[in-house]
Amino acid sequence: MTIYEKAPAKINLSLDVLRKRDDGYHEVEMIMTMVDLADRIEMQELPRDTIIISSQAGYIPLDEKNLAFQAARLIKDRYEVKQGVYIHLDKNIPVAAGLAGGSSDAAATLRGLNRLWGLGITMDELKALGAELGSDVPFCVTGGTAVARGRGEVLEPVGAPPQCWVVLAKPPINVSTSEIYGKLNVGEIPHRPSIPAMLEAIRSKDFDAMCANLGNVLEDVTMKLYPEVRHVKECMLKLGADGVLMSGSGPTVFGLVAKEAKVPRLYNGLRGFCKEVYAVRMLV
Ligand SMILES: C[C@@](CO)(OP(=O)(O)O)[C@H](O)COP(=O)(O)OP(=O)(O)OC[C@H]1O[C@@H](n2ccc(N)nc2=O)[C@H](O)[C@@H]1O
Ligand SMILES: Nc1ncnc2c1ncn2[C@@H]1O[C@H](COP(=O)(O)OP(=O)(O)O)[C@@H](O)[C@H]1O
Repeated sequence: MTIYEKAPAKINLSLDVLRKRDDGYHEVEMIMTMVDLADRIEMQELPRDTIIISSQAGYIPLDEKNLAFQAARLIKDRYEVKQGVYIHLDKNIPVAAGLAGGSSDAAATLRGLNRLWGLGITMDELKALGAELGSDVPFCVTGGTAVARGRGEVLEPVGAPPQCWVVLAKPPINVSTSEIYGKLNVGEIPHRPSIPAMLEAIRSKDFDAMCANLGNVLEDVTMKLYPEVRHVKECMLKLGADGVLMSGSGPTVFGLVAKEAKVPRLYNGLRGFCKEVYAVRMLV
């Protein structure tokens, strides 16, 4: 049997870091939502006890470093599954971009293998398995829109944000999430986003208030290391985006746009110096 799962990208509408923990992770408070830019995962049952990964993308690991491989191995070990699986990753989400592409592939693999092997694992159990693979994986298991706390795995679902266009631009640089968290000085954060204000904007479907309350405390850290990210943000604002923010630890910057007529100018303007630009909708 062969099954398919969609693995969408996430963006962080708000990202606050409260403190560094003793286990090396940071306590966060974030609002995350999914956008309609997705990898497509094909999973095919194999009679042999093996996990095989392939992808059309030449730039991701295809061995045990791949998060989809790790998800398959985790579920096989934990539920003593003797069959194997062939997993093909049709990658569309840029890699190491702050869009959780790898995490979403892992989450889709957990959901898919639960179906393929009829394991009956509950959503809560799938999220707990996801937390063993990465901080963003539990959110990617459920999707939707949520406040994420703890190191990202404590989730509180919220309603969908006001619908709009999302233009994503990834400058051609690689950013390490642990380096960005490592360089953040939690005692000296000049401006923190208001999570309650963003939640109220979402609840009341107030697009202008959503744009006004976008905030990410990792943005300054990444921009200091990579000025190109600030440049992309400034370009998006000049080209008419209503609200602009870096997603996660970067380097992708997203612009929110209410009017469809404004999207081509933004898209074409950014394509001038960024190869990876996408105009998508929020997934609501
Ligand atoms: C910044 C965020 C925002 O959504 O996303 P990305 O930019 O990666 O998409 C996440 O917090 C990233 O989550 P994820 O990419 O799953 O991180 P993990 O694999 O769990 O951790 C990678 C490294 O980041 C640091 N880390 C991660 C999460 C967290 N709450 N505190 C941390 O300090 C740790 O150094 C850890 O070793
Ligand atoms: N299935 C996968 N897709 C993309 N990257 C993967 C995957 N599995 C492992 N990786 C590795 O995970 C790292 C982070 O990738 P990704 O999840 O795309 O970034 P981010 O956490 O910034 O959103 C990359 O260095 C990449 O090599």
